[in-house]
Amino acid sequence: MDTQRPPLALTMGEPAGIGGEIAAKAWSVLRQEGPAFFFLGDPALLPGVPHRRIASPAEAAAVFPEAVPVLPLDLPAPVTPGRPDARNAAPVIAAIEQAVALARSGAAGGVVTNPIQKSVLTAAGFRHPGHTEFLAELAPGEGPPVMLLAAAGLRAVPVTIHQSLRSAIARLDAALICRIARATAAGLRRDFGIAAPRLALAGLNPHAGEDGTMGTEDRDIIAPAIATLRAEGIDARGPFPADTLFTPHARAGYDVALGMYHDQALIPVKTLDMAGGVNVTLNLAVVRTSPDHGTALDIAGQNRADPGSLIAALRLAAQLADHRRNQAA
Ligand SMILES: NC(=O)c1ccc[n+]([C@@H]2O[C@H](COP(=O)([O-])OP(=O)(O)OC[C@H]3O[C@@H](n4cnc5c(N)ncnc54)[C@H](O)[C@@H]3O)[C@@H](O)[C@H]2O)c1
Ligand SMILES: N[C@H](C(=O)O)[C@H](O)COP(=O)(O)O
Repeated sequence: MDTQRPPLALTMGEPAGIGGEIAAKAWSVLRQEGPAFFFLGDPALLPGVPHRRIASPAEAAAVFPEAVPVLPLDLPAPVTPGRPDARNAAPVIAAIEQAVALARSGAAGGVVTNPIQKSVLTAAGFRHPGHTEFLAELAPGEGPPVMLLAAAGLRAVPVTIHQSLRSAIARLDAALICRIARATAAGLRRDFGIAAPRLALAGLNPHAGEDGTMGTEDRDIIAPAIATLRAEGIDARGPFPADTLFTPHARAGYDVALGMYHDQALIPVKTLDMAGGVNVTLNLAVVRTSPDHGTALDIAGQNRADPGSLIAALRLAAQLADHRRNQAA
């Protein structure tokens, strides 16, 4: 294991979800080879594995082969698997804030977040729809944050993210599409080393509007955005009918697909590779990844959770952090 590399900060996520279980399982797989991480949360959430409290991330690499290093954050309310308690919202949020602060200082190599139960945090006063928007406030980059889902054979970005479908459609305009597409291209160049990323933009309507007979957004909003992007030298194409944009043949022709709303981009990723897909936020001041799934309250506490996506998220965060360090050197 590379003990020179700063360890990754892994947040606890929703305590009543599967975050602790998949963190423990991920540690069992990664303890010899790494990447090393430390857990920001309540150590009682880690079932069946040894843990050791640490005072700083600098202690994590030495501890990691023997036990999960934990920077402890105590929970005020008892945890019942599958039943989130809004009284625990504050330390859940604090874990994210501390992880970002440690990554910004260089003490942590990057931030890997376990899933949060968004509705519970919202009920407790959290005013961000998800990590993506919160992280953009804590560690802003030069442009908007971009939610990129990366799976085997497919990268996908939703142009609009955590909002109702009705409001997403109302929000869609050429300026927004261009902003997200530019930030996506810049993020793929910077973090994934793709010199000239090929972007494929989905249409919004069936058959990409069928020449305006099934909706006009494709013709009047998405096509002009693509023309603008192409004039700037970005290899953007489309709008393509979304129903055939994710076939193996179509996927071979682009580096990233841009969907116009959340599910258009995320359904293909989770269907193809739920256990290996990773959610990456591009264009932050820190590296951030997370599993592609949520809190899975229905199986919490049952030892049924698959740690594959979290392991992929930890590995990808380490790769991206290495890439950023090499670029800076
Ligand atoms: N990064 C994040 O914080 C994040 C990501 C997605 C969803 N969420 C939140 O999670 C909550 C629940 O969302 P949801 O129900 O739509 O999706 P979900 O991913 O939690 O669950 C969907 C289904 O997949 C199963 N599943 C999920 N992960 C699994 C794993 N690792 N192993 C085995 N089975 C697994 C669940 O048991 C469930 O049947 C919501 O509050 C949502 O906002 C958070
Ligand atoms: N939209 C994501 C998904 O469904 O996987 C998820 O909600 C994560 O969002 P944040 O990383 O912003 O929490």
